[in-house]
Amino acid sequence: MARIFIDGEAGTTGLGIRQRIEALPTELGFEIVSIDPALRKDSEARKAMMRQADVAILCLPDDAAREAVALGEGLGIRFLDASTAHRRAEGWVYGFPELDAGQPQCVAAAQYVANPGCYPTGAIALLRPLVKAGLIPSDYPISINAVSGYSGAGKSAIEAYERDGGPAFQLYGLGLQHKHVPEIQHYSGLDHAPIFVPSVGNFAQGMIVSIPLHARTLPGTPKASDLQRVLEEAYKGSEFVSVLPAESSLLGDSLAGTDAMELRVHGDGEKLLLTARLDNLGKGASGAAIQNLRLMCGK
Ligand SMILES: NC(=O)C1=CN([C@@H]2O[C@H](COP(=O)(O)OP(=O)(O)OC[C@H]3O[C@@H](n4cnc5c(N)ncnc54)[C@H](OP(=O)(O)O)[C@@H]3O)[C@@H](O)[C@H]2O)C=CC1
Ligand SMILES: CC(=O)N[C@@H](CCC(=O)OP(=O)(O)O)C(=O)O
Repeated sequence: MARIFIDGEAGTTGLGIRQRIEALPTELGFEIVSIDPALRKDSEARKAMMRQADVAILCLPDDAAREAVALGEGLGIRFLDASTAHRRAEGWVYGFPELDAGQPQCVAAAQYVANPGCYPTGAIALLRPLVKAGLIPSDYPISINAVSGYSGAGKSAIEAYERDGGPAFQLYGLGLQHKHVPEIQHYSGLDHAPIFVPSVGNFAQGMIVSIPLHARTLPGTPKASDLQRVLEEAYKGSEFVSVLPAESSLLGDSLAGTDAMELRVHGDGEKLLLTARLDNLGKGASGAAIQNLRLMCGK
């Protein structure tokens, strides 16, 4: 039996994790231990829950996630943090099991696992294998455009969007310092920070990350098929990530409600475009958390 405390269970990511754990076969042996909702921000009550649990999954703002880890110190509890707080922190394993062949084992053995960000999941999945294979030089000036459903902004933004309506489409983060940039740079193996331009659209769940490349600026002027082959090899046999043929258009929300991610290489010879499509709340958050939790608990 693995006892799971979801700190932030009432939030968007927390609820998605709870629903996914409840949908798992009971013989896997996961049990959720829930805090009294009236005490959900009470440090002593949260610590008491941690004493009862094997794994705490943190679905909290960054500062509250740091506080939760401090509360659990000395209790021997394992942490899976969905926030941005520990993705580059020492002693934490990055919970993208597809990162490298040995990553599932690293996640399985870790006390502290950081769930990846939604946008970084798409960007790193596309870039890392291509940088590793030398098709994209590590010092290449990468630009990333991305669109997310509004659920990416959390519970209060979802309530406001659904009550008052929201913009059809909005670029944001135009200071180009989005919190995901360091994570994308580091795990993609890039020497320099990419330009990352996020946007939000008037749909609840879904995400497309796209990265344009000029073939003539890459070593050996590769074709779309060369990049496609490297990605196919990297994700061969993957349960959640598939590498698919190019399309002439992509809808942002077609993977909503799933834990899948689709990668594609579009191109006409000189102009190339890498795309990743996923559900920001699926492979971008709660789905990835379940994948990591099952590895951590050997289930
Ligand atoms: N939404 C997304 O697409 C993704 C989100 N994440 C990350 O997951 C984390 C949670 O995000 P999300 O679920 O969207 O956010 P929400 O705002 O939907 O949920 C956060 C929850 O945390 C609770 N909370 C806030 N402060 C504390 C505290 N001090 N102690 C206990 N509980 C607290 C909130 O309580 P209250 O109900 O009072 O507001 C709320 O229920 C964030 O760090 C986010 O970056 C990761 C990947 C994708
Ligand atoms: C649409 C929207 O606002 N998206 C959020 C990203 C989601 C998130 O909170 O980031 P993590 O995936 O790291 O948790 C943002 O840009 O801040």
